[in-house]
Amino acid sequence: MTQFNQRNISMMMDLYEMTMANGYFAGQNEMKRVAFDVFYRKNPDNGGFAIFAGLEQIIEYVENLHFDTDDIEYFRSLNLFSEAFLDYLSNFRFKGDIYAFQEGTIMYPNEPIITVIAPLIDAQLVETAILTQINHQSLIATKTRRIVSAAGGRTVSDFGARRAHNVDAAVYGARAAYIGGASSTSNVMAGKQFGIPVSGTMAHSWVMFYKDEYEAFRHYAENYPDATVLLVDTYDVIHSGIPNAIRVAKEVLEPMGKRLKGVRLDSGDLAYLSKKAREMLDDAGLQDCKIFVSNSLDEYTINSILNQGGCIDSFGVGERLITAKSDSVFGAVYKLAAVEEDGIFVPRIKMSETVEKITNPGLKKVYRVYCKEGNAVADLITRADEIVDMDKPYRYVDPEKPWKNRYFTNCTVKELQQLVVKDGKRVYQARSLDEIRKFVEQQLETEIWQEEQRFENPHKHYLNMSPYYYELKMSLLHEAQNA
Ligand SMILES: Nc1ncnc2c1ncn2[C@@H]1O[C@H](COP(=O)(O)OP(=O)(O)OP(=O)(O)O)[C@@H](O)[C@H]1O
Ligand SMILES: O=P(O)(O)OC[C@H]1O[C@H](OP(=O)(O)OP(=O)(O)O)[C@H](O)[C@@H]1O
Ligand SMILES: O=C(O)c1cccnc1
Repeated sequence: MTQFNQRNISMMMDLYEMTMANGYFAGQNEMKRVAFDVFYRKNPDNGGFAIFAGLEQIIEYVENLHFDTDDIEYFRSLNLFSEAFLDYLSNFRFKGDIYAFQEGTIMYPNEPIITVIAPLIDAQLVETAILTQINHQSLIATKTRRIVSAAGGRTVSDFGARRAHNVDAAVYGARAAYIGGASSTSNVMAGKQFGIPVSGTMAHSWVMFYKDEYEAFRHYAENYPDATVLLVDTYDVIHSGIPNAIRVAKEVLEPMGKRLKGVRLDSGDLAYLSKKAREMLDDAGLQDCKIFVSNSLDEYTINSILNQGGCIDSFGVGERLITAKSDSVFGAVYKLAAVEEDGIFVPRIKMSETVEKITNPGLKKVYRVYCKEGNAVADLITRADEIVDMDKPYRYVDPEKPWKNRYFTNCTVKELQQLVVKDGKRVYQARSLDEIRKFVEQQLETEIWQEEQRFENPHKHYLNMSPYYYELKMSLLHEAQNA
């Protein structure tokens, strides 16, 4: 049995990782340790937060990272690399350490969500594969959360497989959608691979295959009397689809002692049609028959349809979820933060004309700061060797208003990164997808301000700095300016 995740993706990198690695090897720098941070700059859709997803695939990838004979042959054919380097690559395994947020953590721009501390070549080679996983799954998890939150407690099923940007996007997208709060997926490959609940109704082809709609519905109900959800919009929802569904409920299911589970609407004005359908079903004594809707939905259309009084129990969401259509680039980056010199990690900073693009240098720690009611009031970056003592008022710097004298009082902190890979091996107990999904839910319900969760102008989560860390960043900025 071939599992979806058992492909070797070690070659998933950009050529420049390899040319740099070959150059580092030639300069005998390959064993020098460095630290790279992964962070992103902007929440999708101008939202107030994002969801960290894809960690499990990164751990699988680095543990398996190696180059087969045919990979080496291919590299040789490019005429770019020395034989000594190719020989080194043939025995290569990732030897570094990785620190990361727990999968499912609510995260914010500019904080290091993953830090790779590894020999230079190891750290450089993993850049692209790490970013691909994080950018994709975090994007889809975050988008799904927005859709789920617009659905206001009604279930959302991922219907995206057919519109995804190919197979990986469909399967890992389904995983991310489940983390983000989708209740199920229609994608059975993702169901099998990750244990995600699968669900589905029927296609228009089923209804069109039979000579009339009633016959199509009847055959379906006879085959699936416990799970009959009928697609009622092939011909005319009000005059044909719903009346035929009611007939099947009465003539086929009720004699079997069964109830009609649901109807699905997939076109037209979904608010109007769902209200009409609800009335007709209720009048026929089918109050328990659920109304499913689909058709190019997203958080905005769902919001609007519900505001119009749409009577809907469940949403099937495909293309706009699986492609994160409204804002389809997550934009996480991988930046060098420090280089080890004589046993000490010396910070590096990347300058930019745009303030947001100036990196946060050095080895550091990130904390989430909680007030006594349990809400996450801010995140805090410190140097790695600092101790954060919240037993007394803790002075911090808001980098956007550094002149203000600010303190956290009566707060607690949780360190956000933990060691997940040590010397190339997993040291982190994999969490089940259900645990990750519940973790997302729990943070949003109990820790993250509602003000950060609204769609319009959400509150911006503070990313503060310890005075000691702020001082380090400023001194590096001054040095870089005078260089
Ligand atoms: N009441 C509503 N308010 C806001 N948006 C809606 C409402 N009803 C449907 N929509 C959305 O409007 C869009 C309508 O899509 P489209 O133009 O394809 O119409 P259609 O009725 O589905 O036509 P077709 O039969 O060709 O599929 C979809 O994105 C759908 O989710
Ligand atoms: O619109 P989305 O959010 O992507 O949701 C998935 C769509 O896929 C199906 O349509 P399709 O026309 O592919 O097949 P069908 O004949 O089963 O309707 C389904 O009916 C939805 O409209
Ligand atoms: O099960 C469904 O209704 C379904 C699945 C995929 C795409 N559209 C609809």
